Amino acid sequence: METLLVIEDDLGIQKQLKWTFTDHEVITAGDRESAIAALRRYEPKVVTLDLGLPPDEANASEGLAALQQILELAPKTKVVVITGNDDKDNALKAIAMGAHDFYQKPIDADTLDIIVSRAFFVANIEHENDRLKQSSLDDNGFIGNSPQVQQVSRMVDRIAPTEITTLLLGESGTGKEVLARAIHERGPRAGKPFIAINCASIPETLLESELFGFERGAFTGAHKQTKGKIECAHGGTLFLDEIGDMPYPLQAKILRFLQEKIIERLGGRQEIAVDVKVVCATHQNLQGMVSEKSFREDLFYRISEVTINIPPLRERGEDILLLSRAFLQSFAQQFGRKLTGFTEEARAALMAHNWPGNIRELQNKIKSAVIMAEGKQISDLDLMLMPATEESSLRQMPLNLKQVREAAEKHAINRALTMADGNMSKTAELLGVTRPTLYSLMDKYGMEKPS
Ligand SMILES: Nc1ncnc2c1ncn2[C@@H]1O[C@H](COP(=O)(O)OP(=O)(O)OP(=O)(O)O)[C@@H](O)[C@H]1O
Repeated sequence: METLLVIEDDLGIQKQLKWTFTDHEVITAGDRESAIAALRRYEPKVVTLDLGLPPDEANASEGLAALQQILELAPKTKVVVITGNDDKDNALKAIAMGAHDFYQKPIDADTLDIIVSRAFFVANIEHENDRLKQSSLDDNGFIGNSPQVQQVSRMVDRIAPTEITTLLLGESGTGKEVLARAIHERGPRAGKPFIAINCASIPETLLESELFGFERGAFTGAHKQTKGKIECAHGGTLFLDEIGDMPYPLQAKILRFLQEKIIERLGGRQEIAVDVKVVCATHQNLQGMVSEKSFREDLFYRISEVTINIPPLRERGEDILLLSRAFLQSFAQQFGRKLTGFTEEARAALMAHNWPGNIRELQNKIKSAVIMAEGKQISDLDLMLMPATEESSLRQMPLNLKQVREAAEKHAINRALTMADGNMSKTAELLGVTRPTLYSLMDKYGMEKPS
């Protein structure tokens, strides 16, 4: 039973109201002081407040003061103000101060019951909304309510305060970097540097100097002493993304850094002590690579003190719509579009899609849909997802997987180019690939590049 606080100095009306609200636990208070004490003690979601309280029963000053105090102490409380039958001015004043509703005497039990029930309804919806917001979106912009992701989030909470080295495993675009950042932000190193480096995107020859830095003259072009990413992360966290792409010879050096917390810059002789927490990630099967001897076993054990498996988006059920709504909101704001949500067909299409590119793919799809949508809601057509059930389009498609992939890639590149007005950086961003990857894909398919 929910608690209703009735603030009323007339004992007869107090009794009447107790009889009226039989569905609630009614607490009564006859003046401001006892009302505030009851508010603190019972934290009611809804309060009825007679504005004519002692010592100023004939006026509303004491009642309005009580209202102000209630809203200061518990701003979410729904206060239904009860006034004399010709006291509309004070009723409106109370609404302007933040009261939820007002009711003019004489009291009609049924009407007041409806008003109070409605106030509880609104209070409960707001409460639920706050709860969802809190559980689905934390300070790091990490969205997810599905049990799988909540479990991952709990693991992050446990890892964050420790110095343990974590390995994040998950398909591309599942949010490995977002989680690495959460491990950093939720721990004592928050506020210190978070440095991410993608071992796959840096040529083998440059990776070592990127990570360890170099002394002046260490190699041709080394004009001045330069700190590497590891040193830059001192005091904070280093995120080694795609650790599976770390060249074998460099793996020994990384192992030494992890074990001894000491590095040497290229061309340098001085040992530099570094205090860095390390998070690694990969979409590759590291254990398989260890068996094939392309990844050092000792390094594998060193980086996987704790392993977190991040589920692919297609297994995250309700999160697909949760993330879609969040991306819709942020892109609509970014592009100044007034969109209210998704049509039912669009929601069904989002749920039915397989999301091979995971959250990054979802983000890109929603972004282009926000730009393209003509109606107030995003439709399934705006999303341009291939409907799984549409046989006709399936029949027209080649069956050879390589051809299917190439046709889909070409189609996506063309669409992104159009959306980005031929700007290659923007096109690459829309497609979720790097510029060099975009160039090489376009070369592969003999596509003309915009001048
Ligand atoms: N839980 C989440 N809530 C909100 N946005 C997310 C979440 N997870 C990922 N994203 C967004 O999805 C995109 C991809 O995430 P991220 O770069 O972390 O994935 P990744 O697994 O590291 O990808 P890759 O392996 O390709 O580097 C980013 O734009 C990120 O902001």
